[in-house]
Amino acid sequence: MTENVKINRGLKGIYFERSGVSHIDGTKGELSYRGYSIHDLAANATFEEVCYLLIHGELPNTEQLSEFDAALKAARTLPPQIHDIIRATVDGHPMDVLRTAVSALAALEPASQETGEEAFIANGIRLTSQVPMIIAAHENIRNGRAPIAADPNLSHAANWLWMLKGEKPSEDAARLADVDFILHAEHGANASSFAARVTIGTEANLHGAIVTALSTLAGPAHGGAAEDVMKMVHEIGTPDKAADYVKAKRKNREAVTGFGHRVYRAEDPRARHMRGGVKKLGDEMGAPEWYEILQAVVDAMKPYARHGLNVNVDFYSGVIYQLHGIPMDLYVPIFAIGRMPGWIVQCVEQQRGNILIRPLTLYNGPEQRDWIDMQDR
Ligand SMILES: CC(=O)SCCNC(=O)CCNC(=O)[C@H](O)C(C)(C)COP(=O)(O)OP(=O)(O)OC[C@H]1O[C@@H](n2cnc3c(N)ncnc32)[C@H](O)[C@@H]1OP(=O)(O)O
Ligand SMILES: O=C([O-])CC(=O)C(=O)O
Repeated sequence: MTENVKINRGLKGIYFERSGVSHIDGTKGELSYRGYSIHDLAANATFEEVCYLLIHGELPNTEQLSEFDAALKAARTLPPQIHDIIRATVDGHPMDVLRTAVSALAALEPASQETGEEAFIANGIRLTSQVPMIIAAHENIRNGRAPIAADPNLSHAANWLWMLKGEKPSEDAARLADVDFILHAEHGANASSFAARVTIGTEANLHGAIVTALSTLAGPAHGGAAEDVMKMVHEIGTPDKAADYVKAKRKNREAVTGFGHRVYRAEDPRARHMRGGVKKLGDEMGAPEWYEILQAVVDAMKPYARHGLNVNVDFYSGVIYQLHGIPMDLYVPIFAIGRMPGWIVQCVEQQRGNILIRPLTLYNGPEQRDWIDMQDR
């Protein structure tokens, strides 16, 4: 009966829903949010505009943007217990600390229990502002410093760098962070957004879904790759060692991190902007070697790369953070800052005409058998 059932392991190539948020053409290597090319958004938009576009479906006019911006800024507060929770978990990976703090916010802020579109957007805006605050507070606390209060005069990206380092960022540094967030903001049914939708499918609240999404993003096959790429770059050390590193990995049939994607068969269109950032920043800072090592890995992968195996968004991003003096274990949390609007809008979409997401597994265990008493086993 079941021999002919087709199993789609990893749900490869399966459409589970319609979505009006982002479009990926994996063959051409194109990505757009609500119909706007990622390249136009990276060149012209701010992260705040992109958040508005993703959540509300249209680019904001001046008044809408300033209202949205004011809501984000007003949400730059954390209940004092969150700092206690960060202190109690201070030695953990920042992603674990972030996930724990977001989970605690669900328990501390009664509004987080509300569901429905309006509540998801209001709670989502609050979380979008709180997530970078948690990450920055943890970084300060674990280095023996007091958390730094948000600056209402700064944009989302500039304020994040200010809270992280306690110095006003240069315009270039703030813009680089802004573009990084824009490029990471949304990506269809990626694993963390899908996981968030599964949570919302049970009619759970947004905070629960964001905790699910954070757990899923952390894995090295997803958002964790940027941290692993940087570890790889350090392990390789110099460009001339890249070929041997890649050869050894491929000999063991291991994945080379920062390469490959479930959907893209052409280069991930986000990688281009990151590559440009690494090259420019490296040259400006007198540290071109990181770019050279990455490009040596790209060259070394060519003989092994069958059609369609290219770098993904995470290949270059880590070096940009490293050149900004940001510790490696913050790379995934930074991805989470950018992905907040994507997760929120996927949850908003899911709860419209909600349906429980519950596929099937085809049983291949033992036949029905008789119970065996303990003394007979
Ligand atoms: C933001 C993001 O989440 S982007 C992804 C970040 N993750 C990484 O960079 C980790 C490294 N990459 C990978 O592990 C994978 O490419 C994934 C998990 C991202 C995608 O996996 P899948 O869609 O299942 O790719 P799939 O396994 O079908 O790959 C097809 C072939 O390419 C190979 N391949 C895929 N990725 C890589 C890689 N990074 N290095 C070497 N070979 C690879 C596979 O071994 C497979 O070959 P096979 O058919 O001979 O077994
Ligand atoms: O779409 C995916 O599978 C992973 C990805 O690139 C993302 O989430 O940005």
